[in-house]
Amino acid sequence: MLTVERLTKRFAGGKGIEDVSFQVEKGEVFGFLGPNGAGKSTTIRHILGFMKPDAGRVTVQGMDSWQHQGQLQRVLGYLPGEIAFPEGMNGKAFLDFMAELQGCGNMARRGELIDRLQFDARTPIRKMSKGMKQKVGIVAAFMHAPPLIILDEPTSGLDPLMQKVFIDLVLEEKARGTTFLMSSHSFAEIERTCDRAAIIKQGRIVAVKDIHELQSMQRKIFEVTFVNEADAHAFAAARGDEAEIRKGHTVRVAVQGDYNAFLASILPYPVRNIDVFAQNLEDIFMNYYDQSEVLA
Ligand SMILES: Nc1ncnc2c1ncn2[C@@H]1O[C@H](COP(=O)(O)OP(=O)(O)OP(=O)(O)O)[C@@H](O)[C@H]1O
Repeated sequence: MLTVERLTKRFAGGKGIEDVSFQVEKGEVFGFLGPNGAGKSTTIRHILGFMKPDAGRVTVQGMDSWQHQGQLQRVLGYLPGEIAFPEGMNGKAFLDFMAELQGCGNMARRGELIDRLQFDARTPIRKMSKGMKQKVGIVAAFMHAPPLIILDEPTSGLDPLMQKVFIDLVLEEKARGTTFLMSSHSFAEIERTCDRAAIIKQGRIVAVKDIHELQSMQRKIFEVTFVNEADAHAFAAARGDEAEIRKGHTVRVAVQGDYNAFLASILPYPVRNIDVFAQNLEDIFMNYYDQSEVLA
């Protein structure tokens, strides 16, 4: 659906993006993560056909983004981080303007989205809060039911309730086969919606990871409280270095992946309680942020 191939853009002072490559398959929600200034927006501008690459190319449904910029607007939905609205419009006028660009007049779909996001489209944009403007942007990106939607920091400005409405909307569209590229700083948002994510740093992709694989890399900390203190000691000794006795009866064990072996190792002893703590997925991502070498 979307192919970014060795995309390079060099700005003055050594800034820009270098050799950025990734592919997003149809129906996939692909996360795009990276610290400020890493090159997310520059990559997105190339995908939208707003910028001419120095080298490499982007294709959307086989169409070169730079060469077919006009046609792209019909197959793409785009929600920018900060929307620059034309002067003096209300929400409805802006959506009419966008519908014309998109070559689509699906009013039913538009109305449905407005109802769902709960805002009054007749409000002048200059009077709208950041969150309300964000909602207008979401309707504009989704209303023509494009096969590919690019979201730049989509939930910034939305309250937690609306963030949930938005995430549900993304998941529903994904179920219908819509493809998404979503830049975000919210790991929770990425974890809930994405299949894979690329991490970009200083203009280069440092990792492309399957979210489910990352979840399986997550270490779980089990705190097992045994009925008998002697059993706690025997269990800890059998688990070796990964186990630590917390209090007399309680043992803390870090487990990654092999839950069956872990469960089998507790089975011989009477257990009073088990607590589980998951390592934050964000911590796993942060390891990649901190690495300077290119991994993939
Ligand atoms: N038109 C331009 N001219 C010169 N330098 C630019 C231009 N656009 C971006 N840059 C520089 O290229 C680098 C990448 O910027 P970009 O906006 O793509 O980062 P980003 O990952 O989107 O950051 P943020 O999360 O802050 O939005 C930055 O150092 C930025 O200053």
